[in-house]
Amino acid sequence: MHETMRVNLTYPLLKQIITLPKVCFSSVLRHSSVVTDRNPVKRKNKSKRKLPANFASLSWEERLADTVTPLWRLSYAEQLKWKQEQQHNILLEMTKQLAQYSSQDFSNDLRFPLLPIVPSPVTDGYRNKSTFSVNKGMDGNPKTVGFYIGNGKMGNIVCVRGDHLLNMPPKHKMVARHYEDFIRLSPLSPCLLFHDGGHWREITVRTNSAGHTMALVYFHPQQLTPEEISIHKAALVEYFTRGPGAVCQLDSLYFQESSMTRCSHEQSPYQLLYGQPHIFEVVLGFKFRISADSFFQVNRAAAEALYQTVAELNRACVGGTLLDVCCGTGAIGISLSPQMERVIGIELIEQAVEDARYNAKLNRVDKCEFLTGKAEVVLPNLMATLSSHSGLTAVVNPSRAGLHYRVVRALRNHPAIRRLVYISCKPDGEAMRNFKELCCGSDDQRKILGEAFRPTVAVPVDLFPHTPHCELVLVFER
Ligand SMILES: C[S@@+](CC[C@H](N)C(=O)[O-])C[C@H]1O[C@@H](n2cnc3c(N)ncnc32)[C@H](O)[C@@H]1O
Repeated sequence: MHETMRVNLTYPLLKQIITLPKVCFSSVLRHSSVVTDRNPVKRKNKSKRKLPANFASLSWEERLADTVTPLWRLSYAEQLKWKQEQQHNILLEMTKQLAQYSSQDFSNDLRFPLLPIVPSPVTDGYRNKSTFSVNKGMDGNPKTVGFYIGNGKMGNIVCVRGDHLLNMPPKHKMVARHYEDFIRLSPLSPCLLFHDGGHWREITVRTNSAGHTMALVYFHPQQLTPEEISIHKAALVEYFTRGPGAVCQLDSLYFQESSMTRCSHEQSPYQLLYGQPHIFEVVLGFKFRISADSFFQVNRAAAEALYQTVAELNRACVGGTLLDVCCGTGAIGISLSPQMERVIGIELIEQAVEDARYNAKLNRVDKCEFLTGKAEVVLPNLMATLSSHSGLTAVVNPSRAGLHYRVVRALRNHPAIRRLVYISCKPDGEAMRNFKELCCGSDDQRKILGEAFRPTVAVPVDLFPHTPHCELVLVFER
């Protein structure tokens, strides 16, 4: 199927992709409300979205591939070239913006090296986590499991199976197919739009390199009683243990009753219906426990390359204290721990912090501590307790929302931090605000008083082949 899709490419579109990357991809990416987010209704309906000229003539599978993995028509070498140029453009834009906000001399050219993009060791089927939606398929069947194109407000959602997507491993496809089969057999209706009722929602599939599989089924309880729900949970277990779904060999099956688009474990517990409570992964020789609610990089092999890159860039700070801000399961702090004297991780999600603490013990690392809470609340108090004279460095790896300015302020106002590594999967988004906060002149009103940072080196690392995304590792020093 992958080969067929590669061969079927329409040359003019390929040319567009190579010569007009920004225009082409922004339109391809914006036309749909798909894919990684959980809820169609929550997405904004941008009525002026532009569609690529030939979009309507493409098959649904091609439209989906163009939305989720828009670089799929390019060779991997071409993808890397394209991403390198994109990152260069983003950094040029950053440099321009910093020039407006800073008294430092930022010219219109990059004054620091942008190193060659680090490729992903694996390009196909690399995802270890996929979330599939339930919605109306191409044939109108409302119990179709895949990724949707269109949006709820416009009423033009079409859910397309993701079997042909190049970044999707076979096991994820298999579980999605069986979940579709299960909900089609179920008397309960699917929850397509939150206000329209229905029960069966997304399924998330997590796998690891040892071949273990965890599935998490999201379910809207609507008016059902706990007793009624338990009948459907039992049917789900039966299907995946003794029914046709047994072929998926799930190691864990979780169930979350969620009446909101996204609930944490604390808001609505992940109920283990059967199997192992956790999945484990090995990165750079360290073993990591990952709970249902915890973040883990979706491409294990490329995550190793990312953490190795960070370790290289952090070498100048060997021996001091490392702040791992937005630490998830502790992957960065623990993998960098051999070169540090002390590691302090901060993370919002409780399950992830429990994992991080467990992971430190599991790997016999006793110099790590992990704090639960919003970094903007935890870090300002923590900074006051850290000496101004000893070596202190920070690696920050926030989600797309970037860091709260109080986090940047706390880091910037601590004189011991001379070097900070910022990892961003969307450097042209909210992270750009943080770059300005790190590098701007003193701001009495916002109490940003510490010496300004400046970017000194950038390294893109490709964690997401076939998509336009990559991680940017950016070092700031002062
Ligand atoms: C991109 S992940 C990085 C995780 C980790 N560094 C890794 O490489 O696996 C971002 C993490 O930030 C956490 N997070 C989001 N907002 C936060 C906040 N305000 N304070 C602390 N952590 C936050 C998320 O729960 C998530 O685990």
